[in-house]
Order: sequence, then C-alpha cells, then structure tokens
Amino acid sequence: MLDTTKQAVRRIALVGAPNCGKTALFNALTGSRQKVGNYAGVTVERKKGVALTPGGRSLEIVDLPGTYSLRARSPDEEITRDVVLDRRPADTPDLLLAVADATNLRSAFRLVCELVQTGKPLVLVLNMIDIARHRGIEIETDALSRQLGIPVVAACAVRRAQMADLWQLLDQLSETHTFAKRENNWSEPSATQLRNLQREADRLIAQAVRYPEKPDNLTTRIDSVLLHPVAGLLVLLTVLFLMFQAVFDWAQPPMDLITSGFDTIGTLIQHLLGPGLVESFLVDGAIAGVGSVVSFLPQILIMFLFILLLEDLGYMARAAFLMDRIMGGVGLHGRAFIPLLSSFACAIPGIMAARVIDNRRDRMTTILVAPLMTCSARIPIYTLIIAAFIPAHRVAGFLSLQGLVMFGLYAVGIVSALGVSLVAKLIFWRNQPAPPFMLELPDYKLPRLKNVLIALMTRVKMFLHRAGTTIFTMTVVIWFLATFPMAPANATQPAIFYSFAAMIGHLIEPLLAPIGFTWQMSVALVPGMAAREVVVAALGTVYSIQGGADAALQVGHVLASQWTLPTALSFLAWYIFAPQCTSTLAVIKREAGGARWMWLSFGYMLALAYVASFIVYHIALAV
Ligand SMILES: Nc1nc2c(ncn2[C@@H]2O[C@H](COP(=O)(O)OP(=O)(O)OP(=O)(O)O)[C@@H](O)[C@H]2O)c(=O)[nH]1
Ligand SMILES: [Mg+2]
Repeated sequence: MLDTTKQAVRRIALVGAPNCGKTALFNALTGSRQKVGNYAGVTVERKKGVALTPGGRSLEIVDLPGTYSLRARSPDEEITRDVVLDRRPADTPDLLLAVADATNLRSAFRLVCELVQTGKPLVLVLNMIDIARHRGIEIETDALSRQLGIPVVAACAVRRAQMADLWQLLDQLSETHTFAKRENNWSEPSATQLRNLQREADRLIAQAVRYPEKPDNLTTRIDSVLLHPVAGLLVLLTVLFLMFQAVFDWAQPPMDLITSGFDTIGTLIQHLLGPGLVESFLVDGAIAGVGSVVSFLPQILIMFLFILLLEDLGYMARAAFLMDRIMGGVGLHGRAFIPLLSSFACAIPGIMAARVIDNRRDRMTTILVAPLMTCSARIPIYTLIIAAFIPAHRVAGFLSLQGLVMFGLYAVGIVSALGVSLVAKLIFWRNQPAPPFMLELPDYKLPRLKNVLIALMTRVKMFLHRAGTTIFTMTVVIWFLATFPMAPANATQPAIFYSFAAMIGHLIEPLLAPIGFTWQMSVALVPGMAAREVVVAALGTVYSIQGGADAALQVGHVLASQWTLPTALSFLAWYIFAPQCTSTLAVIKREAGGARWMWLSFGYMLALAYVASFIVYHIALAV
C-alpha cells in the first residue's frame, strides 16, 4: 500500500521546456494577458494569477520561465528551479503542472522524469494537442499516466473547448485530494544522469506515442530557404526594410487625424478661455507637449505589428540563427539576438531578456549594448526630424527616402552595438572562447490575431500611460520653466527669453554649441533623460511658447525654419547614442548587479553621442 498524503491544492506552478505554451496556458487559466511568443525565452520572470475553476474554487497559478532541466544554468532557469524545489517560501507550489509540447515530447519527457524525482505532486499536461493531432501524432494518455504514476491530460491552451479536461482535473485537485507520498530524490544531474533520463523519456515515448509514417516537413522546406546563408539574409533584410517603409507610408493618415484632433481641442480651449496663463498652460503646455508625442503612436504600432507577426510566425529564432555568425564574430552570444531584438521595443524588456544567457560575460556584453538598439521612444524623435528635414522623395521610383534614412538610423544603432561588443570583448574578456550556441527552432505557426491584438493593445496602453504620466509631468515642468519668470513690461524679446528655461539653456549651451545645438535644444535634453520622447514634447512646448499658439503641434515646421540641416543631423546622431532614460539605467543596475555597470553604460553612451554629433555636425557644415 502506497504511503499517501491528503491535501487541497492551492498554488500550482507551470513548469516546462521553453516555448511549450506555459504562458498561453497561464493566460487561458487566469484570464491574464501575459506576453506569449513563438520563440524560446519569452518569459524570464515568475508571474502569478488566480484561476477560478468551474466548481467555483480559486487557485493561484504561477507561470515560470521555460527550462530543459532543473540543472539551472541561467538566471531565468534559476527562478524556475528555486520555485520547483521550494527555495522561495512565498511561492512554494502545492502541485507542479508539467507542461509538454505534444509535438516535441523528447525534451518534455526528460524534464518530466526529472520532476518526478522531486517527489512533488505532479500532473502532466500535453499542450498543443491540436497541432499534434493535426500531424497525426497519437498519444495514449492512459498508458502514460500509468507509467508515470501521475494524472495526464491533453489540452490546447488557445482553444477554450479543448481546455475542459484540464479544468475538470483542476476542480478535482482543488478539493482535498490524495497524493502518493514520495521522497525528494532530486540532485543536480550529471551529464550521464541526463542521458539516462533521456533514455527513460525515449522509452516512455516508444510505449505511449505513435508518430505518422510520413512526417510533416513543411517547416523543413521553408527553412531550406529562410536559413540559407545568402537567401535567408536577403529575406531578413527585405522584411526589415519593408517594415521601415510601412512605418512612413502607412502612418501618415492616422497621424494627421490625431494631430488635427489635438489641434481642434487646442483651438476650442483658446476660444473658451481667451489668452491667459491657464490657456497657455493647457494649449502650449499640456496639448502641445503630450499631443506632439501621442501623434507618433501609429508609427510605433506599425513597427510592433511587424515584430509581433514575425514573433508569432516563429521567424525570430530563425533570424537569431542567421545572425549568429555575424554576432559571434564580434563576441556576442547567439542567444543575445532575442534580447537585442526586444530592445527595439524598449531596452528594459531587452535587458531582462538577457537572463536567458547563462554565461556572465555574454550577458554583460548584451546588457551593455542593448540600449544602442533603437527603442520605440526614439521613433517620435527620428520621425519628427526626418519629416522636417528629409524631403519625401522616392528613390528609384518606389523607395521612400525618409524610410531609407530611418532604416539607416536603425542600421547605425545595430552596427555600433556590434562595434561596442567587439571593443568589450577585446578589453574585458580577452581570452575566453565563446561557448557554442544552441537554440531550438520552433515550428512555424500562423500568427494568432488575438495574440497580436492583445499585444498591440498592451503597447497602446503602456504608451498612453507614459504620455499621461512621465511625459505629461515633464511637459508641465518645461512649461513652467519656459513661462516664468514672465517678461518685463518693456520686453523687446519673446517672453521665453526671460524665463528659467532660457537661463538653463544658455548655461548648458556652451557645452553643446560645438555639436550645433541651440539653447532650446539644450533645455529639452534635460527632461529627455526621464524618457526620450519627452524631448519632442519639450521642443513642442518651448517653441510653441516662443512662437505663438499656431506653432503648437507643428513642431516639425517650426524646427525646419529654426534649425539648420547640420544641427538637425547632429541631433539625430545624438539620439542614436544618447544615454538611456533613467528607468533603463535602473534596470541595468539591477540586472547587472551593480552601479558600476550602470555608470559604465551611461558614460560610454554619452561619450559616443557627443563624438558622433560632433563629427556629423562638422562634416555636414563642411559639405
Ligand atoms: N496551436 C497552438 N498554439 C499554442 C498552444 N499553446 C501555445 N501556443 C503558441 O505557442 C507559442 C508559445 O507559447 P508561450 O505560451 O509563449 O510559450 P512558453 O512556454 O510560455 O514559452 P517561454 O516563456 O519562452 O518558456 C505561442 O505562439 C502560442 O500562441 C496550443 O495549445 N495550440
Ligand atoms: Mg512564457
């Protein structure tokens, strides 16, 4: 007779290999909207949520980073190991829900065999059963359940109807349930033990799973083109290029709509209030500042739409594979690709995604260069300047010149990241050979509209939240500085010349004059440290106060009349490198484990920005 223990399950942890659908399952169970994506390493943090079973009980669900073994090698895997082995008292699970990708059972079962050793109450979910069935893979869940001595259910995280069995099981478990009591025999497996575990997993597969005679090789056929060293790179470049064209070509109508919306509100307020301090605060400050940033939302969304579609399709891991050779040459780990790619959205998730890199040297290099990737906060700055100074010509009949310049700015960011990695490799870690790169390529999947829309909505919310908080606050500060003290009665200059902003600007200007920055730009740079797009808001506010209300929201036109081309180019160069916002610096400090790294990255980026602007400015002047 087995020794048993009676207990009601209250907290369940989701454990499984990367990309097996844990987060999709977590979202399905808890109604959350955590990020899922068709590549390994999406989740690097543990996330909690509450699931309400059909029987009306509530269960706490913990989503964890994916791992192939409890033999944790990287910081994200350590989180999973620690939760599974009860090393995090606040997260101790009553039950482990082992999640397996039913189309990829070898590595899944090896982990399950390891989880069995921990002696913890365990349930196996065969996720992605829809795809497995479609491919003709037959899995005998009863046989598996008998072999492993644990409940086994099939599920599809993205189809409600195919979640019923799992819900029913969860309901049962949430009642007082009898579990076989088992010892914790887990110890960190050696290479030999891992091989034994794999043999055990293969034996399970042989007994309970039948594969079709003719396997589906669509993925292999597509990959023969997309992973080709030449054709693959060409496809990658084309895709990226199309993305930048789209950013410029598709965004204009919605942008105009947003701008005219803000314009109308501004005019309305002017009519209602008449000129005065309150009117100036609302129109020149809040609306000019926040409106000038919000109008760039369409561009940011188009960019994300592309990235999300590619992520869901399963293309990102391929791109990483293609770039591995180039990245390896400059001392970047192949696994750095996804963190760097995430940094196109924002350096913060990018730096966090570097947790998937097990080797400290490679992780630090990735963290150092991640902020050089063009984050979405730079999109408003780039597009503002490009639209104002670069003519909307077509090159070779169909390429937009503006899109080309944008592509170029991104390319410079990427190339300098490669350059900095090379320097870091030479200076800091001269002799260590690069470890081999192993990355599982996910199967291609049709992007799920729902995933994409949810992720886009999350972006919209984050952006509007920033606009309403950081950007708005900074706009108020700038408006205050640019309005007070007010001009004397016998003033000869526009009022702003007598303000604090002008004083601060003139104080900083001598430092920035060699790179062609005006005093207005100098003031705008300071709040830009809070978040980069604040610079656009600050310029909007400064110039609208200076130029009268009609200048509000027409920042681009104002800049075109006030700046020279060399100044504009120098400003662009500055923002390729300009030190990251304060939140990024804080994340670097936390993830790298020390303020030293934060100051290092702040310092080197500031130096690069200054040098790059100086060179660009003087070359442009000479030409
Ligand atoms: N067709 C189908 N797709 C699924 C299913 N579950 C997840 N997916 C998709 O599989 C991909 C990976 O899902 P995630 O939930 O991000 O995987 P994860 O296990 O959390 O991955 P990591 O966080 O990287 O460890 C996503 O594109 C999901 O939409 C399923 O049951 N059926
Ligand atoms: Mg996940």
